[in-house]
Amino acid sequence: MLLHFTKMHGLGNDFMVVDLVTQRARLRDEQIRHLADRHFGIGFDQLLTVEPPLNPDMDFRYRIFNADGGEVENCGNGARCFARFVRDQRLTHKREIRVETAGGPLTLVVEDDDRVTVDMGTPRFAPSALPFDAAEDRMLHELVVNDERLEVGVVSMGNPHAVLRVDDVQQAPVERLGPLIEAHPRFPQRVNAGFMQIVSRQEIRLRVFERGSGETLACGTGACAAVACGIRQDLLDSPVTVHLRGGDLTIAWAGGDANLKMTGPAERVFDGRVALN
Ligand SMILES: N[C@@H](CCC[C@H](N)C(=O)O)C(=O)O
Repeated sequence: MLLHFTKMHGLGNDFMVVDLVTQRARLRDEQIRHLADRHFGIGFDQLLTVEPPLNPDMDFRYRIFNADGGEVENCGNGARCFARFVRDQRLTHKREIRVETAGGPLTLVVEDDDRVTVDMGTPRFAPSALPFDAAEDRMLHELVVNDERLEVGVVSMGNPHAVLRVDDVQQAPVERLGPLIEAHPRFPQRVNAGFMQIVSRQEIRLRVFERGSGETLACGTGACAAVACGIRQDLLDSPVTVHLRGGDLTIAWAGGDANLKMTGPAERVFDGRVALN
């Protein structure tokens, strides 16, 4: 069969977006891995599927698959692309869209300038929320990686994140430590590893080694996680501009039980069709 898709990106974090409201298809893990391959496939960090909601109070269901084929709970850059996609495809005319994800419901608002603001819910720091193997909730946890003692903040933004503070993000050992943190046994469902440089109380630089996809040019939930950890540690004040390799996001969070909001762009690159075997 031929599957119609749209290639999109949020700050260079790129996606294959598939409308499963008007098409029927079921993609197996190995097909996703093949399609994600940048040499033999289409190439993307995540596959996003747009589906009818299970709960009739919601507008859509949105599912996320990493390049390794694994389904995950949340994707911030993907959520913004999702909002642009459903409007561009005329699946909805709404500017405020309610969507089900495996990590819980999200509300997306398409702004007048076509940037998208996502209500990402409340950051959850309890180790059980990730999950992370620790006896108590702390602002910083010691994590031993190959005899190196790291201090990480841990937080769930629907999906799990560990955030490490570095002096200079350009020089940060993302390629070396990223895979080791991602697969650390204290994170039984693996984790996204963020490397955060604080520039000022309202500005950070960030690189993220993503679970199941490797280092990407931007990670929306990673930006939310870094800002949530920074505000909780009283290192940052809301709103915070996050400079990622692919561009900037604005993250606002009042702390405590308040919902965190992420604002940024979402771009369509091209439409295509691919044969599924
Ligand atoms: N790129 C994403 C996050 C995608 C999922 C992540 N790799 C995970 O496994 O949790 C974003 O923009 O948030």
